[in-house]
Formats: sequence, structure tokens, C-alpha cells
Amino acid sequence: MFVLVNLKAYPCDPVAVAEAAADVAAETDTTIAVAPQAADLAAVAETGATTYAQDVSPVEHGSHTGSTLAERAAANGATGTLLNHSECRRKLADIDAGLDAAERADLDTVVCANNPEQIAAAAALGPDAVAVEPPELIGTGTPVSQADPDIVEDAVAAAEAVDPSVDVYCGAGISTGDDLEAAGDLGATGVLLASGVAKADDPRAALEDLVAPLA
Ligand SMILES: O=C[C@H](O)COP(=O)(O)O
Repeated sequence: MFVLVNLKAYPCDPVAVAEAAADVAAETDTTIAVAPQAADLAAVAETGATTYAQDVSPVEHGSHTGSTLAERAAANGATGTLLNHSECRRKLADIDAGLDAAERADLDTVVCANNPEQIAAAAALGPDAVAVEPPELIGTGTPVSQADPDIVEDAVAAAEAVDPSVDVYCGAGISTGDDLEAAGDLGATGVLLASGVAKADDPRAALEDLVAPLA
């Protein structure tokens, strides 16, 4: 299972979380990627943790104030990026252009979507992975695998029908090893989570619990 920890704009120490992620990943032979604020990409990458951007802009070099250029994310250690997170919505054309930008910079891509229909549309654009996240469950601590297992299974089927090479992850409310195991049982090959680690009193312990089933 691939684990992607999105730090969003939570007031955690991104380097401490990344160090824990790198250690726990090595101990369990799991990939645990950390997606910090753009300003923290280099510091996180220096820990050796797999580093993702939270978004890259659908632009090339040019007059794009406030953008996150894929090439600069990669130059600062990112090896992948989220696109179209529920809290950073993009139009379909901009997701497509974001994927082009990521490809130019050789970044792996995870396109988020609310439901299986959007997952199918996202998969048609050819990302490496899609992640289904019901917005109403984000940050609640109620795992999608428990609250809405059908949406995960339907997302897996929807992506498979469009492009079987696209991995399908799920997110929202994931925080424990049981949640991760349940996601795998529903057909997901990865999980996307945030508050369960970024808001934990002990992020290292939270990560250890999360990946315990994989040890
Ligand atoms: O990017 C992560 C997702 O929005 C899930 O957030 P959460 O784990 O806090 O529910």
C-alpha cells in the first residue's frame, strides 16, 4: 500500500513528520510520501522522505504570480504531486494542464476526486493514480472505508473500466492500521490522509499504527 500524508496548512513540524515517515517507511518497506507546504518541499526532501507537492499549477514558465511551477517543485525535491484536492479544486482543463506540467517535471501524479464519476473522468486524463475522497468525511476521523465502503469499491471499478493501469487510492478520515487494511480490502492500493498524522500528538506513533498491518 502507498501512503500519502498531506500536511495541508496544519501547524505541525513538517521536518519532524518527514523524518518519522522516512524511518517508519524503511522499517516496514512501505512508501510513505509526505506533502508539505510548497515552502517546505526542500526541507522535507532533505530528510529522505518521499516528497509530494500539494498541487502544481497548470502553467509553464512565464508571468504566473502565485503559481507553484512543477519544475521548481521537482528541483526542490518533490517526486510527485497531488492535483485537484477537494480543498484546491481545478477545472478539468486545468487538471489536464497540471498533468502536462507534472509530466514535464517528471513528477508522479495523484488526482483527487469526490466520487466514482469524477474518478472515471480523472482516470481518462492518464494520471499515475486517482484518489477518491468524499468531502463530507475529510477531517472527521470517520474513515471512508467504514462510512462509505461502496464509494471506494465503485471508484476502483470506475477507474478500472477507463484505464486499468491507474492506481486507486482512498482518503478521508483514515488514521489507523484497521482503516488502511479496510481500504486494501475494498480494492484501494493506497491511502491519502492528513489530520490523523498532522494533528496527532505523536505523529511517529500515528504512522507506526497506520502501517502496522504491513509490517
Ligand atoms: O488530503 C487528505 C485528505 O483530505 C484527508 O484528510 P483527513 O485525513 O484529515 O480526513
